[in-house]
Amino acid sequence: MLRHGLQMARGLCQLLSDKFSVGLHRNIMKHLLPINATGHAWSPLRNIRAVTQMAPWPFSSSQPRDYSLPNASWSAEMQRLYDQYSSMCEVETEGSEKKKGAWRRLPSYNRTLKYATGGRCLSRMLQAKARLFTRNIEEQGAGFEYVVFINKEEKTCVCVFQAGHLLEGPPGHVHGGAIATIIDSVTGTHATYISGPVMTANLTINYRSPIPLGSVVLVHSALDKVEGRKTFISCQVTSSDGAKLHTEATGLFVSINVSHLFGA
Ligand SMILES: CCCCCCCCCCCC(=O)SCCNC(=O)CCNC(=O)[C@H](O)C(C)(C)COP(=O)(O)OP(=O)(O)OC[C@H]1O[C@@H](n2cnc3c(N)ncnc32)[C@H](O)[C@@H]1OP(=O)(O)O
Repeated sequence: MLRHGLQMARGLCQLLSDKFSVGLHRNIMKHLLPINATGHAWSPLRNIRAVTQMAPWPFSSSQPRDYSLPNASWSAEMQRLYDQYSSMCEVETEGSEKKKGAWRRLPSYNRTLKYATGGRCLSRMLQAKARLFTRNIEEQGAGFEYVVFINKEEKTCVCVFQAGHLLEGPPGHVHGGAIATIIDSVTGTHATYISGPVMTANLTINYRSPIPLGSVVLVHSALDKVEGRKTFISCQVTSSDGAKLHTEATGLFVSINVSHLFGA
């Protein structure tokens, strides 16, 4: 019991204090530790905080499956768009010197926590069967096939999304809830990139034209403004050539302390 408690505390510390591999959480500690009336950071984890500063949090070398990489289910159009955005991404060159590129592909796992150093034990103890909603269909191509790219200079985001046959709503077309899901995921990821840990407070969606099942669409996400804890994002889902507007949305994301996720 005590051993499990210590393991959990250590895993939690690493989770809360270090960076995601996608580099989203430079500011995580400031979000994590609320300041009380006396001006001191409050945290039940305060006493073990020093330990966490020793431990970097790269993903483990056990080669977790990155769901945003191409697979056999991808259509030629999906692959073409993946190649197009990948060609504009930063790349590691020889001597690990980075060639500058404005875009960055974000990896995507079905349970990020499981693949973080120190997170394996924690992932067993916290809702062990939990999986990311968009990444829990095993059959390739049946559900959400998508890859997210961030433009670090323009602070925009693009997702290439191929909707599989299990996402049907109206016959032959994508379910509105599935469209909302991909929009929430992309804009939520975008807001996290901008502001650190957030939760969706409001998502307003206008469905303009149906999305055929199996087609490839682009989800464009743009930062409107940041006001204190509030990050406002707008989003458009278009055909892959950009000619047809399928869906428009706006989202409000509120910054949270990670303790919010634990009921604090
Ligand atoms: C690596 C990454 C991979 C990530 C890959 C995965 C990405 C998936 C992303 C999925 C994201 C989700 O679906 S998240 C799940 C769905 N969302 C939720 O379950 C959230 C449930 N709601 C909440 O927990 C809470 O209401 C919060 C956290 C949103 C806000 O609560 P709070 O922290 O107490 O803040 P509160 O004081 O109420 O509000 C702060 C400010 O926001 C405003 N505000 C709050 N809610 C609203 C609202 N609905 N509409 C307008 N304004 C609002 C308030 O007026 C206030 O403005 P002012 O007075 O300061 O001006």
